[in-house]
Amino acid sequence: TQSTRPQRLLGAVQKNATRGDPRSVVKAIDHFCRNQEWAMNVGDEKGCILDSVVSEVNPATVLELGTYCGYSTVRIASLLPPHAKLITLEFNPDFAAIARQVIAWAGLEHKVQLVEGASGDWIPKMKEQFGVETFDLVFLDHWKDRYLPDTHLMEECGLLRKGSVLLADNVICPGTPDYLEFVRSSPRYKSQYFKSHLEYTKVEDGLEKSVFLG
Ligand SMILES: C[C@H](C[C@H]1O[C@@H](n2cnc3c(N)ncnc32)[C@H](O)[C@@H]1O)NC(=O)c1cc(-c2ccc(F)cc2)cc(O)c1O
Ligand SMILES: [Mg+2]
Repeated sequence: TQSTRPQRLLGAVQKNATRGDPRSVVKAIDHFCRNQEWAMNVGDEKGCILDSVVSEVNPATVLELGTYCGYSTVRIASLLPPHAKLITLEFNPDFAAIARQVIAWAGLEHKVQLVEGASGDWIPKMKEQFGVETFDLVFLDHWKDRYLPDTHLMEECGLLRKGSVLLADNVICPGTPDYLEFVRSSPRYKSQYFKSHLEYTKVEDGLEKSVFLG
């Protein structure tokens, strides 16, 4: 039977990356997406901005919405201090299965909890299920029309504290206009746009970093 693109991406990781070496996993995926098949990873250019925000925040608790194949999961987890935890939500079981193997190849399974399911169902259960108080960093990379409702949901569930950082991918392409309008106009957020390009292309895209002011 035909393989899927995520299966071919995993194959490229297993063929070209070194087990236990997160940077080689990231490099192998970027090479595959630039030279073989485009895929919707945050990519190398926006990935560098992601890395700098993760390093600046130095988070103990991270929530990622939209794992896909685990590319940004590996980038983030490889920068976390010891004992820090990353919870990543993915509702497509086929993508989740590939992501688990990519994360394992990078040797980062002990830092990552991949939860299969929809953000809307799981955000209200974070405290009771995973013993999370608040998130220091949230990376939003799931359905673009879920960014705003899930941000309101995280606030309502008390998962954000003064200083929590929201970092949102694709605010230009495919675009998240309602989310962007909200975080840029709300007095409860301090927002900053990092101009970049859609992964592996010359199309404009960017990341929006928004600090919750409490
Ligand atoms: C949405 C996807 C990423 C993943 O998110 C999971 N997901 C969804 N909603 C939920 C939820 N509510 N809870 C948990 N997981 C959830 C899904 O299954 C995908 O695996 N990302 C994109 O669609 C995406 C698309 C593009 C893109 C840009 C230009 C084009 F011409 C075509 C595509 C670029 C990007 O950088 C993306 O990130
Ligand atoms: Mg994205």
